[in-house]
Amino acid sequence: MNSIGVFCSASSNIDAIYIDFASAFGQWLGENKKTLVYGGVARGLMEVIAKSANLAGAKVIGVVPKKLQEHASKYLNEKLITENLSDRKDTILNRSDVLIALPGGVGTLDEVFHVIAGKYIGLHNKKVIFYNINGYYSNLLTCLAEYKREGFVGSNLSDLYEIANTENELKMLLK
Ligand SMILES: Nc1ncnc2c1ncn2[C@@H]1O[C@H](COP(=O)(O)O)[C@@H](O)[C@H]1O
Repeated sequence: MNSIGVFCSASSNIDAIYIDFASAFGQWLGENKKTLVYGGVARGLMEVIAKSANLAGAKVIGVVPKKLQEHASKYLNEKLITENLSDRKDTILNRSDVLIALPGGVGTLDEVFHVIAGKYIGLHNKKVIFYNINGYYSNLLTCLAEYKREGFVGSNLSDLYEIANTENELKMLLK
């Protein structure tokens, strides 16, 4: 898996633990000559991971809606301009071998559920990973297990997404 699609927070007003993990992951992407595919805007965790990945030698592809072009990161090796947020999600999906959700808010949730919903109906079969840094996604994952128990999710959850609770678990899933 060489092209790693990442969804993550546009906020900087977050605990340092999230910044440290995102930075370490970006560095690992660079050291392992991976390609990062992500939202491309110089904000929050997105900029943290793009900077560390770029400086460590990764190729960084930013997928930027045309309305946000002026906010594009300076750490991009390639910039793909999309019409809007919807085709941005499909572009990130199409250009990635695997999709990872780092901690984020409604934008990240929209993106990761877009790719999970696509997998649910068989539009793609790419690996989707929640990177559960600091247990950030634990409550959400508990909710999803409840929805499955109640019969609202037809597939096994493990067929839809995987969970990495540590950096090592994430690296194992990316092998
Ligand atoms: N202001 C934004 N600029 C670029 N990309 C954004 C922005 N807001 C959301 N996004 C996309 O959604 C997530 C981050 O959203 P959060 O609500 O902070 O989780 C990120 O992956 C962007 O692709």
